[in-house]
Amino acid sequence: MSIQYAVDEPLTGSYGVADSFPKDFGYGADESEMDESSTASDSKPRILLMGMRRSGKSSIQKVVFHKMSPNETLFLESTNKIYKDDISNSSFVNFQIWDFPGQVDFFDPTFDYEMIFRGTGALIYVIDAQDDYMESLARLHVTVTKAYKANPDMNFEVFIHKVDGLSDDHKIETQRDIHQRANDDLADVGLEKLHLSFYLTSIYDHSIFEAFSKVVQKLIPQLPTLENLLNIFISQRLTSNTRDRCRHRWRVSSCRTSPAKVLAASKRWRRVGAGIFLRIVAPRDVIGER
Ligand SMILES: Nc1nc2c(ncn2[C@@H]2O[C@H](COP(=O)(O)OP(=O)(O)OP(=O)(O)O)[C@@H](O)[C@H]2O)c(=O)[nH]1
Repeated sequence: MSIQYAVDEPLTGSYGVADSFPKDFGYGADESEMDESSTASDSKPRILLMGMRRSGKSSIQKVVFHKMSPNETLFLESTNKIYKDDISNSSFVNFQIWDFPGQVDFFDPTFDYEMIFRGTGALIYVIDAQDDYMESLARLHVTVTKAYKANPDMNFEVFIHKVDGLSDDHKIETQRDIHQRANDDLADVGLEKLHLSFYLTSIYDHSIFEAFSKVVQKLIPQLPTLENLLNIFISQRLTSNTRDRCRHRWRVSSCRTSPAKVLAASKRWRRVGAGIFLRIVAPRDVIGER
């Protein structure tokens, strides 16, 4: 069965899909059928959300990017088509999330997974940690091996999800077990160099935001330059602020006290100022370990 553009979808670029995806799935095969915005959207870094049914994929997307409250996700219906969502927070943070329906059939000849994986920056595979995860691990293995063959440059991210229901010990044990099994499966087929990153996540706390932020950061090529500029900016502002405060303090002190006290005060201010700078602002890689 082939798919159609879902013309009545509220979000741009959402595709209606029943069981499968055609080979020319939205990738400019026929430019006359695509408008400019969809071409621009397709050139953005793409993040795929995959995993078993009810693992929590749509909830993650809705809570992180659409301000849905975690409790509202209880009423989400199962996704039966690819849901394509444009995220544009700034000129640096632009990407697309493709939320997949639970089980994708890689053996369906009409599903052109190679084409999809080739244009993908990161694949997030969601595992429900509150459920028996053996089948999900088997699906993870099939998914990442196929994706890696199509595009070895993509990042593979595994969200061990719904950990809000687990004790701290159980969380650590679950992560260790999943990590071990997933990597053993890859080693068995000679794919040791396929790197999986693991995150413990829940929509009920900040963990899902932190994990997603790390995934997105890896896709921003300008990030190191931006960080560098911010560090320079912060350090320059702080040193000039500190200098102004010191000058002010020295002036006030000198009105009232002896030169020796002025000298002591200035040293103290310099110490305090430098302390603030070293403790709070300067990152370790700029100032080195102390
Ligand atoms: N306890 C808990 N429940 C969650 C969490 N994330 C999602 N859920 C619940 O999991 C159920 C399934 O969530 P969905 O987001 O619909 O799952 P899905 O993977 O998109 O499901 P399909 O569309 O069928 O593939 C919902 O009842 C959510 O409330 C979580 O972090 N913790």
